[in-house]
Amino acid sequence: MPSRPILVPAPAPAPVVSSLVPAPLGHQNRSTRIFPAAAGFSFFITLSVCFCKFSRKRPSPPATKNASSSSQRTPPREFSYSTLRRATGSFSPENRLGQGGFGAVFRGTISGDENVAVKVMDSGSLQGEGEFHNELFFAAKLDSPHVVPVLGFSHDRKRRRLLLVYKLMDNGNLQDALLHRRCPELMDWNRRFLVAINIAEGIEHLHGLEPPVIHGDIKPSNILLDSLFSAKIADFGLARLKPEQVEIIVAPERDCGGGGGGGEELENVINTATGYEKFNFGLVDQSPESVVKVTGSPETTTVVSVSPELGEKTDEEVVTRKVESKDWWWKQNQESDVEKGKVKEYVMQWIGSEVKKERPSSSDWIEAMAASKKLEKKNSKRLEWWLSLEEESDKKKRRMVREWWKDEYRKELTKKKKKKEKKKLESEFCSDDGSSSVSQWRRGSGSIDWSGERWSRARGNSHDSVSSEIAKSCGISSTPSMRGTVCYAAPEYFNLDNNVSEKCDVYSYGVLLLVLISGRRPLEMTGSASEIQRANLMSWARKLARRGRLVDLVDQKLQNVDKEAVLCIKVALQCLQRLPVSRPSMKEVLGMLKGEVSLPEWPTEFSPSPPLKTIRKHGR
Ligand SMILES: Nc1ncnc2c1ncn2[C@@H]1O[C@H](COP(=O)(O)OP(=O)(O)OP(=O)(O)O)[C@@H](O)[C@H]1O
Repeated sequence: MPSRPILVPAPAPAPVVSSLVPAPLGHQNRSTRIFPAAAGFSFFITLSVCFCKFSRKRPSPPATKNASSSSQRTPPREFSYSTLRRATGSFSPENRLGQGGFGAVFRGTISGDENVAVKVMDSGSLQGEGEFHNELFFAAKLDSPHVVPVLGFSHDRKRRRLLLVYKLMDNGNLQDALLHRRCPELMDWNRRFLVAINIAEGIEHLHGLEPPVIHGDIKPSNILLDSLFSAKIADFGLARLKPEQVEIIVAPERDCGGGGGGGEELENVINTATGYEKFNFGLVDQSPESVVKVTGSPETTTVVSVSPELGEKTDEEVVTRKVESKDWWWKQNQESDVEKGKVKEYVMQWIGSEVKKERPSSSDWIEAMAASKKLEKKNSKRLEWWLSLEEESDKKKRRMVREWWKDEYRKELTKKKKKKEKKKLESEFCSDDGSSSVSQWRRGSGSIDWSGERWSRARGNSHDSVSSEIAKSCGISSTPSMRGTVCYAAPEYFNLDNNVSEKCDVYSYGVLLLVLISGRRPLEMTGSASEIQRANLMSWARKLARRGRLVDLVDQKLQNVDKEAVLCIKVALQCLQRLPVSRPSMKEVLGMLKGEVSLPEWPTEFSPSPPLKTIRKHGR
């Protein structure tokens, strides 16, 4: 029986489907039956194709502009401890790349061909743990070609050692490449200028995130150079998300309280270092209690709790909980409520400990002090006894004692002289140019670098063996227990109020820019009288600006220098303005460097000083 065509009004198909699947003529009855299925199938195929195309073509994930959302970069993965031990040849000294405040960094190779840098941190210090967690927290959030990628993390069985794995940067850190190894590549102005641009782009990226990320420790030793000398920002141990309300004001005349001599002394030291005459300081250090294992959820972070009693940590105690990242940061900021006195004490302690480190050996120092006190006591007793001897009857005895004493005294003098010579030798050994050490600096003939690299020598970091192609760091971190680095840290960074904003990074970038252009450390004294005015790079730049001789600051070893160099110094001086509000934003800085934004009005402090009126005394 011939089938009667049943004319069922076809459902209105989606235009895309009808155009893709035309119904064959003469099979209308069948086609009407199979049409919904075919349409659904085609619709599905079309959607999948579109989705694939879109997901492949999308240029940059919106997440990169959002510090609170997960990034497209592969999140840091956990490595087994044994993998990293094998990769670094059991953390052999030959593979040591450098020394940070919390441990050494080793080069290694994983999966046969992937070159990595492994930072080994001793979990003994809360501060170190905090930095470890911070690094991981930000590693999962940041995705920029100007930020050193963190590949993963690990720990040993007892969790005494925390490890961070980074992509290896073949040319080491900028401090080392520019000031120690004096890499020929960096003696070309164009390359140096590109480094300046790379760093500015990196910071601008951080500040452009929502909420903005403040690096907090921009300095040459935290800038790493890849095989092409492209610069990347490293070390997010002190980084933070910008607190919601930051007042960018500096109260220059505010009394720091306490007013003790020690405080003033310290203030003077810091003032010398920054080139400012007065500013407040304080200290807030972050010691986050917990964190790590960042998971992808936008507003929350899964953390592994880390108790201060580190020894008691076991796998079972690992508790995962969700905290709002902001809360965590807020918690850190609470520490800024530390009493002023305590803060001063802390800073004093810190400065003191740094100075002690610079001495040949702190134990020597303490022993010497104790010994001299003992000797003094002994001598005064001797003197008492000697004076008690009868003038006439004990004449012979007295003479004998005097002779013996003379002898003792002579011996002591020789001993002292030898010790002094030893100290001198040691300090010369410590410096790379034979002119370092705080004690020498105090006497006016040494050089000190508050950026911290000098401290490393005292800790024996100069024994780094040099690998043929990979740069070795001579520097050690500067400020393990302090926020920021003296000389690079903005004045308000030391304030008790939590006035930390992006402008702190802008300030540090200004110092870094001057270092980059001049090829000098921010604070450098070589002893000669002519050098004194150049000792403080920032003050010197300001002076040169007033004299209209900025070109004098440009590194004389630089080749192919053009007028961009002077422009860079001008930009640096804009960044170095004392009031954070007066400093440009990082976006503006980048615009100025690229010539897309004109320089703002020259700060009055840099305008040439009016000619002095000379009053002639006319003789009568
Ligand atoms: N990814 C890397 N590639 C190559 N070298 C590296 C890498 N990471 C670190 N280094 C080297 O190891 C040195 C020490 O690094 P680390 O981050 O521990 O210390 P720091 O930044 O100098 O100090 P701190 O962490 O206290 O600020 C660096 O200066 C650098 O020379």
